[in-house]
Amino acid sequence: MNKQIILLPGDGIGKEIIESAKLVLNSVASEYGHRFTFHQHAIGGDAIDQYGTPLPEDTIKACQNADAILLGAVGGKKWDSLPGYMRPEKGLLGIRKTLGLFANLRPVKGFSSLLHASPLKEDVIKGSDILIIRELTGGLYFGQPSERRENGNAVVDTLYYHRSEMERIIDKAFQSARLRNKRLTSVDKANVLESSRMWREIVEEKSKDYPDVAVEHLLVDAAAMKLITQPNHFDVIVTENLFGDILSDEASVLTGSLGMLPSASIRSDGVGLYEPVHGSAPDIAGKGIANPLGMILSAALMLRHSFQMEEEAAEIEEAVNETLEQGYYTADLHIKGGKQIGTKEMTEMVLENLTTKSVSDSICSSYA
Ligand SMILES: NC(=O)c1ccc[n+]([C@@H]2O[C@H](COP(=O)([O-])OP(=O)(O)OC[C@H]3O[C@@H](n4cnc5c(N)ncnc54)[C@H](O)[C@@H]3O)[C@@H](O)[C@H]2O)c1
Ligand SMILES: CC(C)[C@H](C(=O)O)[C@@H](O)C(=O)O
Ligand SMILES: [Mg+2]
Repeated sequence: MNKQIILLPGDGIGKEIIESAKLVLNSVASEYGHRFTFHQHAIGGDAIDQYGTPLPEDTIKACQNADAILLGAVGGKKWDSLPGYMRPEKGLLGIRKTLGLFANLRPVKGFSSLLHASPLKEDVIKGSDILIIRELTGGLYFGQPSERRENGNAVVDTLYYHRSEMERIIDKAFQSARLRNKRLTSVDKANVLESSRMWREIVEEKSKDYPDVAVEHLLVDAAAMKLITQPNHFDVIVTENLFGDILSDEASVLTGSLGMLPSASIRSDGVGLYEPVHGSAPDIAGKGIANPLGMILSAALMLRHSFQMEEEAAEIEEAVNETLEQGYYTADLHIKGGKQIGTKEMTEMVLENLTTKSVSDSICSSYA
């Protein structure tokens, strides 16, 4: 299969880990006879520096014409004092909104060799396998007005959702639950927010269309607690944009590190943007120690969700598993009796564990 893939490295460690995904995809392509063509474009702080805007027209056009998009991360201190509309994060929010990528899938499934890498007790997290489905193009992130008032002494952010925006993400969650263990937890703040009460009503309405799926409602504060005290309670979690952002970083603790979590941001026709859940990690950027596995696992999600290449996706996931089983880990993790390695070496080990070794030889030049 021929596929056009846009690479948006962005900022900080985004630039370091995107190369890992590209190498892994090239390896899979040569094994299965696919042709992946990569086109790199600017986003975030990188785009501000080059073009004076976090989301250049050229980047939008390229993404609109692509089969799928891989993104590293955006943001960093250098751009933190810019006005809101000019921040690197606006580039990411803009591409999600422009492409209509309303469904953000954040699978949280720990690898068994990392059970003791989590600060949580092994017997609490063992067996946990959660899919967080986060609404991605609405809510507080996009509502207008969002501005300072009264000479800067007051502020307003707007939480707006249209019923149709809630319906489509809730439908997606029921459909996903059907393909898994048929349990759906809807997370909201219905004891306080009108938007949550409408969300809850829609979940109740939709549940009639999916009688085989068991539904429960949890308030977000209790959900945050239960996620780390009883993670095995959950199968699929569906929630609005901001709650989903917060809960997914929290859930990453189950896997040992935020650096492990991949994500898929998709719309109904399968077009998608794939990125790790973490950010640009300015504290470790440029040191060559970033964990590339969340990025590599995001590439696997791309194969699965946008290209229907399940076997290839599973092979990448297995190569990651084997690498961890062999005891290799990056600085954000720890495996007893294992060996700490950097981004480049971790990528090399994953490549070696993929059945084909065809691109391993070229890794040094690719990183040069
Ligand atoms: N999708 C994105 O592009 C995205 C997501 C989150 C944050 N951000 C941006 O990133 C910048 C930094 O934000 P932050 O520090 O709050 O969050 P962060 O996710 O960048 O980092 C949080 C902590 O996790 C560590 N970490 C994250 N990813 C890692 C990896 N792959 N390997 C090893 N350690 C890793 C970091 O070193 C840091 O200690 C901000 O500008 C923020 O807006 C971007
Ligand atoms: C960088 C930021 C805008 C983004 C978000 O809040 O959606 C990030 O935290 C994420 O989780 O993808
Ligand atoms: Mg986040």
